[in-house]
Amino acid sequence: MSDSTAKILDGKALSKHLIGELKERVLACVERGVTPCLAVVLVGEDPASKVYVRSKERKAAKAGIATKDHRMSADTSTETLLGVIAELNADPAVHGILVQLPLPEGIDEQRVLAAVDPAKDVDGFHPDNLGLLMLGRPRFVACTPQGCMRLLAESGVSPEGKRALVIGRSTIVGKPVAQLLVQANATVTVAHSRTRDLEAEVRQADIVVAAVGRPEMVPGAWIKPGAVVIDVGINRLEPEQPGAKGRLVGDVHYASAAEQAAAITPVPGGVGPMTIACLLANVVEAAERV
Ligand SMILES: Nc1nc(=O)c2c([nH]1)NC[C@@H]1CN(c3ccc(C(=O)N[C@@H](CCC(=O)O)C(=O)O)cc3)C=[N+]21
Ligand SMILES: [Mg+2]
Repeated sequence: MSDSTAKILDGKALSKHLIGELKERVLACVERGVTPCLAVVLVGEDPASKVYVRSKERKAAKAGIATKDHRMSADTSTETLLGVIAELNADPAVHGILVQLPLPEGIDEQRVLAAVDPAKDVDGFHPDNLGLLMLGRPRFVACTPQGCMRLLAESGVSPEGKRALVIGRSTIVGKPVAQLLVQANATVTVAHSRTRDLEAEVRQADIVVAAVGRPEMVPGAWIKPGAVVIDVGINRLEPEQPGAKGRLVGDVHYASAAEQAAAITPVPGGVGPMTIACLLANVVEAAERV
């Protein structure tokens, strides 16, 4: 029962719409003398991180959100980084703080994330914010999980009573998105590298959220007809010609999955842009609370 009529969940279009909607809220803040401002801390030279940071700054500008860059060398110590975060915590002009992950080897990531003022933690990675999510009283919810839920809502399929499979158990995507799905009354399974029979899990799932970071690891043939597929993976394949740019693919084989699914997110243009839109929404929310 495959008819290749999957609805494409267009994260690029939806994110543009959401960012457009933020403009009014930003203006209302500005009228009160508060310009929403996101501080971005980028340590080291990870090329993917640089691309992401640039894209986020462009979109922030579109919404009227100010950004403040802190680039630091890869050999920065945990103590130095903690000092910068203390300054940003104390700066009343800064409403949101994003510490770009991954941090270079040798920096104590947990200590750094816990040092961010929870009221400025627009990534939702602080233990307080993760705890509030677990309690069902979320304050800042991590941006990629939020983006996944918005795209799922776009599918028109209610999670209530459905079998949802989350592939991946990271703190920044897998665990929080599983929690959001539970709170939306789905029956949730979390699969990971030690899962014995992933295919059997995928075949049962009405909703698949793939967040492992392995190119096209889920073949379309595994997808249950009529399922909703949310693909978080953004994997760059090796370029076919030297010097060329490799193609971006998700964790799911898109073309074959689109033949089974009722709705699917593309890569690029799916979850990625939504992550940025949700980040900016969190910054505006933080500024509105001032
Ligand atoms: N503290 C922190 N918070 C993050 O949210 C965070 C992070 N660290 N570290 C890195 C990951 C990755 N991430 C992306 C967001 C958008 C796109 C995105 O918009 N991607 C485009 C394609 C971009 C391209 O062409 O390379 C798309 O999917 O259409 C990608 C990746 C946020 N992350
Ligand atoms: Mg179909």
